Amino acid sequence: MFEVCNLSFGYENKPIWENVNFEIKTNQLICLLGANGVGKTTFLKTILGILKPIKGEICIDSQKLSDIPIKDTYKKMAYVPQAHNPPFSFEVIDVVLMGRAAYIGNFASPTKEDKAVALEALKQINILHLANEDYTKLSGGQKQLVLIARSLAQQSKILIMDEPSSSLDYGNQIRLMHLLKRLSEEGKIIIFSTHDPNHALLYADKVMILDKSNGFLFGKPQQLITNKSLNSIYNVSVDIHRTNDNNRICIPKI
Ligand SMILES: Nc1ncnc2c1ncn2[C@@H]1O[C@H](COP(=O)(O)OP(=O)(O)OP(=O)(O)O)[C@@H](O)[C@H]1O
Repeated sequence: MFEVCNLSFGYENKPIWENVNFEIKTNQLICLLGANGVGKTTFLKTILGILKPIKGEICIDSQKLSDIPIKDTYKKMAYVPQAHNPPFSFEVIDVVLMGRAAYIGNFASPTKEDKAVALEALKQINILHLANEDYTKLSGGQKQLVLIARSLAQQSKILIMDEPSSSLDYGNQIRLMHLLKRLSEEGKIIIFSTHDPNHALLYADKVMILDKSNGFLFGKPQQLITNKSLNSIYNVSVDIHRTNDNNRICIPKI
């Protein structure tokens, strides 16, 4: 279980958001929406423990995140950051193996099993052919796929992903959404941010919204994603349509 109580977060003790509460009891795919600069990355970094909360608690399986040793945190939660520019050239397989760090002893090398897990993660994302390429020379979308593979290699129950599809082509976006849906059905809690409300409407079990006018909202996409709420978040007019197979999608009004 993943629980956040009375959370205030921001920088230098100045909160961007206050009194955020939610509880995720089981495996679910959760989509985080909000306008540019509203605080999504700050929120994700805070619930990961990368940024210290100004107030409040984050708990995993009833244990405070602040009490969990850092290595154990990496076994429980994996992170796909927005941008990643390492100072040195690494082969793609080595970047993915970094996801195994929590399982490898301080002065030990990755085992055969770690390498097998890393290769399997690359295969799941359809980029096994990039295994021995220089990570720093990949395209933006290819780097994003490698970071997703690294997070899968971490084999954690909770996956936190900051705009994981922002640089992906249309096909890779859809394949990623299908993969996230399947992984959540198989037991993971996945929270991912996106700027496409259709990702929430088509794939998510729940949606989190950071909206300066209406506060922090957490609930079912069918209830929270409406013409009115999208107008409030993004200040644009959209229509929500029902498709033949009974999905809802939003289309901008032209
Ligand atoms: N290190 C920092 N120190 C102080 N303020 C910061 C820092 N990083 C971000 N901010 C500010 O915090 C606010 C929220 O930024 P954040 O990156 O969390 O937004 P976001 O919702 O993820 O935006 P986007 O959709 O554009 O990625 C912004 O006003 C930003 O300027």
